[in-house]
Amino acid sequence: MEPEDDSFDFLFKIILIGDSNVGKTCLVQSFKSGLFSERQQNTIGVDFTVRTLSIDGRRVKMQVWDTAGQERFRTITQSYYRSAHGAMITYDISRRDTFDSVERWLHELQRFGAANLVTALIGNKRDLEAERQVQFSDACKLAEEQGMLAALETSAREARSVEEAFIMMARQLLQQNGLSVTPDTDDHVLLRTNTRTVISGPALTHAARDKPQPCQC
Ligand SMILES: Nc1nc2c(ncn2[C@@H]2O[C@H](COP(=O)(O)OP(=O)(O)OP(=O)(O)O)[C@@H](O)[C@H]2O)c(=O)[nH]1
Repeated sequence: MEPEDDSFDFLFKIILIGDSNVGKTCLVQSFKSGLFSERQQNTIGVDFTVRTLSIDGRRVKMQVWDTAGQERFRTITQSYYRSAHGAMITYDISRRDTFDSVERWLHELQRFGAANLVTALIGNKRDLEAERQVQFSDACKLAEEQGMLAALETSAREARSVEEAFIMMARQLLQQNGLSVTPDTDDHVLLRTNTRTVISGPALTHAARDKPQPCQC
């Protein structure tokens, strides 16, 4: 993990949204420290974490906003949407209802988020395969229909594909800022079948929704 320091070349603000208990706080902790702790308090309002990544020699500071999934905090959390560059809409692969909520979360982003917001669909708790209620193909389909950057499955518990999700977001935002980014050929390769990552298009944002790209799952 890179040492934290104050200098950076780019700063991106990423917001995590999704129903309560899907594992947003655990994902952020995993990204920050690589650790998983079983017992988490429900987030009150919004929590804030920072980690600087090194991508193609550029220091990319990721400011991550972990929002409360509970309805009663909705007014507070919505006020953070506008300044986000990227949003991860998170659901729990073992709870269908959390996937069914994704379109509602997308609608909120459309209402309150920036027009060029990059969105990714994150199916967390991939370790709970035996309790799976959402097929990855359904997530791919939805991500494609909604013009999202990607659909990924993660496990905060096993630290699987968590870092990749944030790196994918950072790379996309770099590209969106006109920077060339080398193809993923290192350890953080995306589009690997074992991470079950699917990029649905090169630069899909809300603005590009009317031009869907083929899903590769
Ligand atoms: N099996 C498994 N459990 C997980 C995983 N991630 C989180 N959990 C558990 O899911 C529960 C909820 O996790 P949180 O991170 O607090 O969920 P949240 O989405 O932040 O919830 P709110 O703060 O209410 O929005 C906790 O009991 C975690 O231990 C995972 O990848 N696998």
